[in-house]
Amino acid sequence: MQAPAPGSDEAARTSTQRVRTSQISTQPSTGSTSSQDHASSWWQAPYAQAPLDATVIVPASKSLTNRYLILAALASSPSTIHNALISRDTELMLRALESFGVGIERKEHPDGSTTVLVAPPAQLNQAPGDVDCGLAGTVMRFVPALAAVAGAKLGFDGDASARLRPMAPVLDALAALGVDFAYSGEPGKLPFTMDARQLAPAGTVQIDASGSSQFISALLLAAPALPGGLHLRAADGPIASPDHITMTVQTLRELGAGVQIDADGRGWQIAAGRIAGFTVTVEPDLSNAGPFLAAALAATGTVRVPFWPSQTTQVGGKWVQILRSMGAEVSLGADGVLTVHGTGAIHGIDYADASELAPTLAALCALADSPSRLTGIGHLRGHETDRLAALEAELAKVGAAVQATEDGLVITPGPLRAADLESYEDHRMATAGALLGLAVQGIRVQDIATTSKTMPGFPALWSAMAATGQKQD
Ligand SMILES: O=C(O)C1=C[C@@H](OP(=O)(O)O)[C@@H](O)[C@H](O)C1
Ligand SMILES: C=C(OP(=O)(O)O)C(=O)O
Repeated sequence: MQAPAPGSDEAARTSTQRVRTSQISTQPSTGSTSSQDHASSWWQAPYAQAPLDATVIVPASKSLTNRYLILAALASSPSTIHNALISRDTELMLRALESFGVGIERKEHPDGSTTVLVAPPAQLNQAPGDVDCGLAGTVMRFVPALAAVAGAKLGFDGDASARLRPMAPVLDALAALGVDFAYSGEPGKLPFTMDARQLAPAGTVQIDASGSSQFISALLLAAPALPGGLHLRAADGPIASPDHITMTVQTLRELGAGVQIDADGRGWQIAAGRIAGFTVTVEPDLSNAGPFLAAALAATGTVRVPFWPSQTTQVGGKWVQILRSMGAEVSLGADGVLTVHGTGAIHGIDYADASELAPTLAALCALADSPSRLTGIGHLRGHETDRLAALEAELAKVGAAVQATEDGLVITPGPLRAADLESYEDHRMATAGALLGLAVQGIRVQDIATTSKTMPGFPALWSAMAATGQKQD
C-alpha cells in the first residue's frame, strides 16, 4: 500500500506510526534569504566511517510546486496545493503572485508539510514595483509569461547571477505576442521592464529551446489564458531538459487544459480556456532525493526515500535506472518506499539529458571505478552558475580529471583527496560537495545555506543521514 501523502488527513493520523528511529525529516524554514550573505562560510561535510542506514523524507518538488502555483493563479476558482515546497524559489513565486493580487494562505501541518490555498482574483492586477526573481529560473521565465496574459506593465530583476542567465528566447516569443521590453542592462537579460497592454492573439510562435526548456514551459503554462490559445514550435536545434517540457504538458492535461503535440514532437497546440481551480498533492522532489540516494553508493549502506511516486514526470525518477546501472541495488516497495543499497561498487556511466541531476551525477562519477560521459547538458552553462566549468574546477580539486565538451562532461576518476569545494551560489554544487564529503575525509563546502533555493532543511537532513554512518564505540 502506498504511504499517505504528506499533509493529508491520513498522513496526520499515521505520522507517528511512520516514524522509525533512523527516519529523518525536518520542519521547513522560510528559506527566503539570499545566499549571498553566506558566501564566506565553510561547512565541514560529514564523512561516513561506516555504512549508512537511513530513511529520509525529502521535501516537495520545486518544479511541480511552481507550475501548480502559476496555474492556480490563472484558474477560474480557488485551488489547494498540499505538500507545497517552501523554499527560496517558491517563496519568490508566492510573492510574485501576491503582487498580481492572488490571495495566498498557508497552513502548516504537524508532519512539517505545508498546504497553500490560492485564491485568484477575477482579473490579475497590475503588479506594482519589480518582481524579484532571485536566482529562480521558474520565476524569471514563467512569471513574465503570466504578466503578459495579465496585460501588465512592470519590471523584473534578480540576483547578480540571475542577470547572467539566458532569457532572450522567451522574451522574444512574448514580443511576438505584442509585449514591449526595455532593458536597463544587457539586452535580452534581467533587469527589464515589460508592457503587455497591447497583447495580440498569435497564430504560431517559434522559440529557440536550446538554452532552456523553461522558455517553452513558460509559454505553455500561460497559453490557455491567451485569446485563441497558442501554437508553439521549437526552432531547429537541440531542446534542453526535454523531461521538464513533458512535465509541463502532463500538468496542464491533468488540470484539464487541451494540449496537442505536433507529429514531430517539436510543437504544441494549446486550446484557449481558463482552467478550473484544483486540489493536488505535490510529489517529493526526486532531483533533490538524488544526493541522498547517491549517498548509499558513496558511503555504502542503505538509504530509503518514502512517498516515491509509482509514476512521475520528474527527471529525478531516472535515479532508479541511473543508480542501478552504476552498481546499486534499487527497489521500489508496494508501500512507495524507494530503497537504494550501495554494495561498494560504483561504475562509470554514459548518460544523456541528465538535466538538473548532472551535478550530483558528476560527483558520483568522480567516485566511480571507470570513466563517465554525460551528454546533452551544454545548456548547464546558463544555470545558477556555469555548471560545466564549476564541475570541472571542483571535481579536479578532489582528484578527478574532468573535461567539459560542447554538450557535456567527460569524467575520469583519480586518487581522491580532501579539498575545499566552492558552491558558486548553486544549491546543486553545494549538495554535490556534500556527497563527495561522505566518501573523502576532510572536505569543506562553501555556503551550504545556498541549498535553501530548493531545500532549506538540507544541512540538517544530510547530517542526520550521515550520523547513521558513524562507528559506534
Ligand atoms: O521547468 C523547470 O522546473 C526546470 C527546468 C530545467 O531547466 P533547464 O531547461 O533550463 O535545464 C531544470 O534544469 C530546472 O531545474 C527546473
Ligand atoms: C537549474 C535549476 O534551477 P532553475 O529552476 O533556477 O533553472 C536547478 O534547480 O538545478
